[in-house]
Amino acid sequence: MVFSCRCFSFTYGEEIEYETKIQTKSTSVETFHTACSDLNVSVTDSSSTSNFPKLAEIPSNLRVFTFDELKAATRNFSKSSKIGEGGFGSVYRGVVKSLECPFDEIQVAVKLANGGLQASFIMF
Ligand SMILES: Nc1ncnc2c1ncn2[C@@H]1O[C@H](COP(=O)(O)OP(=O)(O)OP(=O)(O)O)[C@@H](O)[C@H]1O
Repeated sequence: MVFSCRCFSFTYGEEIEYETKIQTKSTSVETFHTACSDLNVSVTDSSSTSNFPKLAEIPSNLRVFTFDELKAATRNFSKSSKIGEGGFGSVYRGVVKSLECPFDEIQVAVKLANGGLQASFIMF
């Protein structure tokens, strides 16, 4: 399986999103946006006064991961899954299921930001 990844991150309201390119076994290149929400109570708090709609509510090809999904994908951010260390946190190898084909597994890198879950995000 080959990955061709170009990633960036930015904040939109209280959430973080990325653009991802993944080349799968079928050699097709899939581009999708990923977003990480539900990171903690403050992010998903319905009493939030943000005027921005939640990413999951905007029509797009965004894929939203819960923190639990990222935890499971990285085996609870285990030491054996750790593949790097950046300025803002540790990066872990993970595996998520493809939505299009549940038998396909997609390797991902997940960054867990220093200082907690608020700024954690997936990289590709
Ligand atoms: N997609 C990836 N595939 C494989 N390893 C990766 C990937 N992304 C990051 N890493 C590993 O994690 C390390 C840290 O990456 P990261 O992107 O966090 O670096 P950084 O740009 O210094 O971070 P920051 O943005 O926090 O300053 C990299 O040097 C690399 O070893």
